[in-house]
Amino acid sequence: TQSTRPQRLLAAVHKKATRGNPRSVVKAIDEFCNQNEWAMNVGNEKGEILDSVVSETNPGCVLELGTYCGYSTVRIASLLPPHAQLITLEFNPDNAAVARQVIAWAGVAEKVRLVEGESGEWIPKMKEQFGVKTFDLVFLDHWKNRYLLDTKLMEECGLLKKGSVLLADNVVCPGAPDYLEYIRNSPQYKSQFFKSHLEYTKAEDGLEKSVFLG
Ligand SMILES: O=C(NCCCOCn1ccc2cnccc21)c1cc(-c2ccc(F)cc2)cc(O)c1O
Ligand SMILES: [Mg+2]
Repeated sequence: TQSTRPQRLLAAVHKKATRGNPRSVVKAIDEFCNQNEWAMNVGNEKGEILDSVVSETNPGCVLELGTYCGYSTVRIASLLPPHAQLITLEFNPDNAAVARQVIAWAGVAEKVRLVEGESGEWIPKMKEQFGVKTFDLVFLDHWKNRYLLDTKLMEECGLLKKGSVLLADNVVCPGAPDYLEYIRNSPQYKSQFFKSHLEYTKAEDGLEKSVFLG
């Protein structure tokens, strides 16, 4: 039977990356996507911006919406302080299965909780199911038409506190216009746009970093 792109990406990780070395996993995926097949990982250019935001936030509790194959999960987890936790949500079970193996190969599994399901269902359960108080950092990388809905849902569920950071991928391509409109005009957020490019291409894209002011 025919393999899927995530399965071919995982094969490249097993072949080229060193078990327990997150940076080698990130490098292997970027090489695969540059040389073999495009895939919707955040990529290295936007990934370096992600790394700098994670490092400066020094988060104890992170939520990632949109695991895909675990590329950004591994980037984030490899920068977390000891005992910090990353909860990552993936809707597609086949992608989740690949992501679990990428995360394990990178050696960051003990920092990561991968949950299979939809943001609208799981965000309201974060406190009761996982003992989350608030998120210090949220990386939005799932359905672009759910960025705004889920941000409002996180506000309503009391999952954001003064200083919580939202970092949204793809605010130019594919774009999240309603999210940008809301977050840039809301007095409750201080936003900053990081211009970049769509992963593995020359197309314009960027990340929007927004600090919740409480
Ligand atoms: O679509 C994208 N990502 C989202 C995947 C589904 O996510 C579904 N999903 C994952 C958790 C989750 C939780 N709740 C609901 C849905 C949930 C996405 C797309 C592109 C892209 C850019 C140009 C193109 F020509 C084609 C594609 C680039 C990206 O960087 C992306 O991130
Ligand atoms: Mg993305």
